Parts: sequence; structure tokens; C-alpha cells
Amino acid sequence: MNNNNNNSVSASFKTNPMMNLDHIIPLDFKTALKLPESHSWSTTTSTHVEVDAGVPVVDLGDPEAVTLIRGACEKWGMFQVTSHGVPIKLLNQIEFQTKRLFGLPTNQKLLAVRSPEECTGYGLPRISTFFSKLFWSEGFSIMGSPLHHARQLWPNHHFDFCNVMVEYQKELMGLSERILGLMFTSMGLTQEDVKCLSESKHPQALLQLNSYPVCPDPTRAMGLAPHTDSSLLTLLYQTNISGLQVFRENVGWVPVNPISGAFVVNVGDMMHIICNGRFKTALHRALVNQTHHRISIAYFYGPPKDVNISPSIRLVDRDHPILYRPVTWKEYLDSKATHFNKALDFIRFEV
Ligand SMILES: O=C(O)CCC(=O)C(=O)O
Ligand SMILES: [Fe+2]
Repeated sequence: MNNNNNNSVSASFKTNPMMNLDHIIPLDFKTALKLPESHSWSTTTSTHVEVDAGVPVVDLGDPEAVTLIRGACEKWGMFQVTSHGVPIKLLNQIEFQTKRLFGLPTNQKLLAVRSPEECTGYGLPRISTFFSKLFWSEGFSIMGSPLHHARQLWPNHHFDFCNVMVEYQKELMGLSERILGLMFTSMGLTQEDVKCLSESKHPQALLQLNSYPVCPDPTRAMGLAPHTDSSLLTLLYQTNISGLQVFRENVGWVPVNPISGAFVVNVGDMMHIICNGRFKTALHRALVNQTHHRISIAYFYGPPKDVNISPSIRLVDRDHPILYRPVTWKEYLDSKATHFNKALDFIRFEV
């Protein structure tokens, strides 16, 4: 990934006037025996419904995979994927390195804190700025090589961490492209129909390591508040501890139970725009628990920064009027950094 890409996304966060350090520096969770007022949410997080069928699981080796993907994206905006080809050894390595990072003492993690101007490094999730209460979580964001921050954490022992993070991003870029292709095929779109992406040389991606420490009062705490991802698609590896939930209209919050070695695939806002709303963008959140430290690893795959993204004309007709005006990912991220979950409304045509 080149530095240009890096700069363009960080610029979106740089211009966000709401950034302040309270919303960047996480609590020292280990010393908190009680949930502090600053982290106590009035909305209860314990309500969830059980549904007969959960988020669909798609085996990429299944001849029906394309059909299953379409159904899942239309109904849920999410599915879990197995037989994806990413080596289990790499998944174990990234889990190990992520736990190694978050297991460091707080004062050491703060050596790699993200500055208000940047989008990489250690800190609270960026969406914290939109809420008066703080999240029970911490994160570490990476674009390309994490060398700069990793060196601050481990001056002499950062090589394994960096190698695993770089290798993981390479693998997940390949898998993202493959799944994106299957999504387009499932809607009958060819390369020609999504030229803006197929001609592009520089897709952008961000790797986000998330940590949800053991929490003294999980029913009043929030790991990560409800949001949609701004990406084309997100590949989430949630290891074996549950906490992720997806919202379904007329149903409520549905737990997304971990499947060993599987990725959760989220349809992001950019994909929702390209397919003129046919695929849902997944509204999801993460809850915390009292017994297990949970980690997750999110890989956000997006379009090149300055290519106009708009609904494919193949998916626009009398029954499906065009929903969104063209927008670049750069523009959209700026808007999301100001309007958060309302950003799609700002580019939606009046009907
Ligand atoms: O930790 C999870 O399960 C969800 C993480 C997530 O949604 C994100 O990083 O955007
Ligand atoms: Fe997310």
C-alpha cells in the first residue's frame, strides 16, 4: 500500500473538529474494579432475540456459493465464510500477536498512541467521538506496515508482529477481491459494469485490531456502538468469543456466533451504494463480557480514494429508481467523520 493512500484517509480524520484526547486514550481497564460513570450506558445492552436461523454461512467451495451470497447480502448485509483459503496458521499468528499487543501494560501501549491527526496507532475506536459515554474497548489501526508504531512498543522485538500484519493484509486483500467478484456476479454485474473498480490499481484498506477487556458490568457497558462500515466490504475475524451482533429490521439484535476459522463478511456503505441499495449495509455492534477478554480483527476493504462511486446503471430501472449521487470514498469518509450513521442520507436523492 502506498503512502498516498495512507495520507488521504488520515486527512478525513484530521479535519474532524470533534477529535479530542478523551476520545482517543483508553482507560487502564485492568485497574477498573467497577464500571466508571464515564463508561456506563443508560441503554441496556442485554436485550437480544434468538432467531431460528442466524447469519448465513457460505462455504466458498459450494457450487451454490454465489446464490447464497446474494441471499445473505439482500437479507442480512452479512454472512460468515468458510473454505476461504486463508491459512489457519496465519489466523493463529495474528490472534497471538494481537493478544501480545493488548496484553502490554497501559503505559507501554500509550507509547504508540494515535495522534489526533493520524488514523493509525493505539487508541479508542474512532467512532467514540460521537457518543458522550465511552466504549469498553481499545484498538490499534494499521495501514500497510505498522513498523513506526510497533518499534515504539517493542524496540527490538517488533519483526514478528510486523511480518504477520503485512502478510495478513496481503492475504485478505486477495480474499476481499475474490468475494467482491462473487458479490458482483451474484447481481449479474460484469467487470464492464463496475469499471470504476476493475480498472483501479489502488484499492484502499485498513486493518483494525480490536480488544474488549473483561468488564465488571457488561450489561451497562458498550464494546462498540451500532454502526455500519464505510468500506465496500469488511472481513472480520472474531476468534472464538462471542460479542458481535447484527441488527435485523423487525427482529432486533441477533448474535453472530463465532465459527472456528471463519470470517464474518459485512456489506459496507460503498457496496450498498454501488448496488443501488439491493444489498443491505450491515448495522452491527459489539458487546463485552465478564469472563473473557475478546479480540477481533477487522479488515476494511474500500475503493480507490478519488474514484466516483455510484449506483450501477444495470441496477436502476422504473422499479428501482437511482438512490444515490456519485461520491468518492474520500468525500464519503469526510462526511462519515461528521455525520456518522447519517452519512448515507446526505447523498441520497429525494424520492
Ligand atoms: O469486534 C467486533 O465484533 C466488531 C468490530 C467492528 O465492527 C469494527 O471494527 O468495525
Ligand atoms: Fe464494524
